[in-house]
Amino acid sequence: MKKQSTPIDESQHLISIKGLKKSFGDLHILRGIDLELYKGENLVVLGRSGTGKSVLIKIISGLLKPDEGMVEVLGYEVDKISIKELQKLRLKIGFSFQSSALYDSMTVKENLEFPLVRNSAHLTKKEIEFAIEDVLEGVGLLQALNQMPSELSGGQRKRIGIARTLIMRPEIMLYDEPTAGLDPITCIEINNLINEVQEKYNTSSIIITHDLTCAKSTGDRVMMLLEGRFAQTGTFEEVFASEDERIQTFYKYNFTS
Ligand SMILES: Nc1ncnc2c1ncn2[C@@H]1O[C@H](COP(=O)(O)OP(=O)(O)OP(=O)(O)O)[C@@H](O)[C@H]1O
Repeated sequence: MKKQSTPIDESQHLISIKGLKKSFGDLHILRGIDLELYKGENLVVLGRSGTGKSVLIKIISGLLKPDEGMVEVLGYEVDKISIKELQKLRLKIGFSFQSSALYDSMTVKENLEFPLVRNSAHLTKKEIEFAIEDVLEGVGLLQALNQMPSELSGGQRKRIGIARTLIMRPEIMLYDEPTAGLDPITCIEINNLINEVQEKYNTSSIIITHDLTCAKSTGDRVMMLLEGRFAQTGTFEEVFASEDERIQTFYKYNFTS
């Protein structure tokens, strides 16, 4: 079970979703989803491949429009605001993608400089340098400052990707399959990093994954997405104490395949 480190404030909702539905033609992917992200928590959305986890993240970030329901992020209904407001809102959200999305032709330092120079033009060169070193230290990779992404391991690239997101000091972090394609030891390191980020940067996060070890070690709360709806919500232990056969099967195959 995850060690509780930061206080979670259930009176503050950073994301609030009610009755969300999304279909693509005859494919009814999300069939009525309710979700609250509380201040300070790591919320894991668990589900098999193709259950609509990425669709959910895209709707939260305004990349896809819901068919029905309300999706409020930091007080804004994402499908009702202008593009300009949406762009401003996205600056408060950090995205950690499956691929680390680094620019291969830039050094680590240049990769980290890029979002700052583009979005925080008022910063001095010294302030930018300080921010870069601070965030690299935060992800334990200060020594990679002048390296190229191609010189880094998959786990290190993932860390730099997270650092590039953190440098904008987001209020919300969205992690899309943070441990996909990593070896078991690197997975543990990334899970620990997600918890360190929660503590150090005071972020509230949604982590979407089908990796039970990741869910168990990072989630303050876990929501199990099954056939377009949340079948169970609670701590990892509470969710898997369920007698729902679909949840038991998911558990069994995760740890025995
Ligand atoms: N823009 C789109 N147009 C049509 N179908 C889509 C679109 N986006 C997603 N889908 C479909 O929605 C379903 C859910 O996709 P999604 O990527 O959200 O799954 P997931 O749970 O994130 O799976 P994985 O773990 O494999 O990434 C899939 O069947 C996918 O083909």
